[in-house]
Amino acid sequence: MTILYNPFFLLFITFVFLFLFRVVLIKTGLIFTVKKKWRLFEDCFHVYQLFKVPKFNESMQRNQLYHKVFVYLNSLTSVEDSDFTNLFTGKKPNEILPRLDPNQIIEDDFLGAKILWINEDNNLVLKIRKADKRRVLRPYVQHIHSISDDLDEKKRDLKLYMNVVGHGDDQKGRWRCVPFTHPSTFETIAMESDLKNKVKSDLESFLKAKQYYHRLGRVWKRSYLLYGPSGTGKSSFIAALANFLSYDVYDIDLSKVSDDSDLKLLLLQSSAKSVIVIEDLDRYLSEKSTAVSLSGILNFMDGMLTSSCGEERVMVFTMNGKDHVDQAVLRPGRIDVHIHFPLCDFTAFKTLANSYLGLKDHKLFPQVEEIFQNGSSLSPAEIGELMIANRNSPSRALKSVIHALQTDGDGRGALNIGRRSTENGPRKLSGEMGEGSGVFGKEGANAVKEFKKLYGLLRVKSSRKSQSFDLNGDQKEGG
Ligand SMILES: Nc1ncnc2c1ncn2[C@@H]1O[C@H](COP(=O)(O)OP(=O)(O)OP(=O)(O)O)[C@@H](O)[C@H]1O
Ligand SMILES: [Mg+2]
Repeated sequence: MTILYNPFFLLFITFVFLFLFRVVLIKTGLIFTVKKKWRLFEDCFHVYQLFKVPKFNESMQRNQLYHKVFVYLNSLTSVEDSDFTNLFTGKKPNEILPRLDPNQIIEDDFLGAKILWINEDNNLVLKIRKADKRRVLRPYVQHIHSISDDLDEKKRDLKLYMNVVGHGDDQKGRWRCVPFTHPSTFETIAMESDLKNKVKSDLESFLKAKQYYHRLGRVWKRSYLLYGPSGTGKSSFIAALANFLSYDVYDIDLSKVSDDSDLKLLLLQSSAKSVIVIEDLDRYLSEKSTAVSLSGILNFMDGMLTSSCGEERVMVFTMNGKDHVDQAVLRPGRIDVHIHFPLCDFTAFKTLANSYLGLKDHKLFPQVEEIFQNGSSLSPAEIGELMIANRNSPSRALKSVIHALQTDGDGRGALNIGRRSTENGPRKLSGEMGEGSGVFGKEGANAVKEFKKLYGLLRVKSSRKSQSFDLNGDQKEGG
C-alpha cells in the first residue's frame, strides 16, 4: 500500500490519466466542445470590437472590400475546419471547393491576434479584441488585399452575369451569374486581320489609359457599337473581347429592366473590369419594347454614375443596322468605336474554311471566289453551319456552300440585305446537310428575289465594304 503514497507513482498515474483523457477528447471529438467552451470563457475577460463590411455601399454600389474579404476567407483552411460549410465542385476533376455559408463563423490568426469573421446576409463582420485592434487591423486589411489580389489574378474564372426581374423593393442582387466559358477568341473570328489588330491595340491602349482618362475628368470606359446582319459574329466578338481582356460579362436584357433608375442600379451593381453588353439595342429603341426611356439609355451609356469609382468598363452595344437609330445614341463619346460586321466575303470564307475544315486551298476555291465576286453572300454563321455539317468531306462542304450561295445567297452580299433574322424570318437550315445539298429554307431566298425585283437586279460587284473601324477621335486619347 505504501506504493500509493510514492510521489513518483502518483506523478506517473496523473500522466497516464491526462494522456488517456486527451486521447478520449481527441478521439471522440470532445476536444472541439472543450475549445469552444474555453473560448466563451476567455471572451468574458476581453472587450471585442466589431467591424461590418457590407456588400453594397449606401448608394448601392458593390463594396470592393467585401469581395476581397470573401475571396480571402474562402481561401483559408479554417473554412474547411469550421462546423459547417458549403462544398462545390471545382474546375479540375475531383476538385472540391469549400465556400462560406451564411452565418458561418471563420477563425483567423494574424500577428498573434485571433480574428473572427461572421458571414451575415450581405455583410461580413470582423470581430477583433480591442486590445489587438490598433496593432493589427490596418496591416490585416492590407494583408487581405494582397492575398485576394493574388488569388484573383491566379484563378480568374470569368463570369457571365444576367439581369433578372426584380421583386418588390428588393432590388439587391439583381444579377445572376454563371461561369463564362465561351471559347471564342479573336483568332477564331473571321474578320480582317488589320481590323482585328486595330481592335486589340485599341483595347490595350484603353487598359493603360487610366491616368489619362482621370486627368481629363472622364469616366474610364470605352464603348463599342457592333452592327451588321444576323449571324455575322457580333456576339462571338463580344465573347472574344471578354476573353482577351479577362473581363466578366454583364449582359443586360432591357426587357427585364423596369425603368431608368433600375438600369442605373444594374450599372452600379456591376463590378470593375467588366464588359457591359446590350444586344439588339436598335430593336429595343424602334419597337419601344423596354420600359427604359431614350434618355435613360443615354445616361447609362455615359456611365455617369460609375465616374466616382473610376473603374474600367467596356460597353458593347449590338445592332443590326444603325440607320434608324437616334444620332444622340451614336455620338462620339457615347460610342467610341463603330465596327461593321458584314456578310461573308471570299477572305472571310477562306478563314472559315481553314478553321472549320482545315483547308488552306482547294480546287473549288476559284469557283467560290467567282460567286462572291458576283455579289452573292451568306452570313458566316450560315456558311459555318454548312461546313460543320459536312466536316468529314471538305469537297462536299464546299459544294454545299456553293449551292447555298447560288440559291439562298444570291445577291445578298451586293445588296446587303437580310439585315436581321427578324426582317426576313430566321434563315433556318433545312433539308439534308450531306451530299452537297445544304439546302436553305426558301423564306430568305424569296425575300432576296423580291428585293431584286424592286431594285431592278442591281448588282454591285463586291462594293460592300468589309468591317469598318471608325474611331471617333477618342482613340487618340486611349494611347
Ligand atoms: N465572323 C465570324 N467568324 C467566325 N464564326 C462566326 C462569325 N460570324 C458568325 N460566326 C459563327 O456563327 C454563329 C453565330 O454567330 P453570332 O451569334 O456571333 O452572330 P450575331 O452577329 O451575334 O448574330 P445575331 O445578330 O443573330 O445575334 C456562331 O456560332 C459563330 O461561331
Ligand atoms: Mg448575337
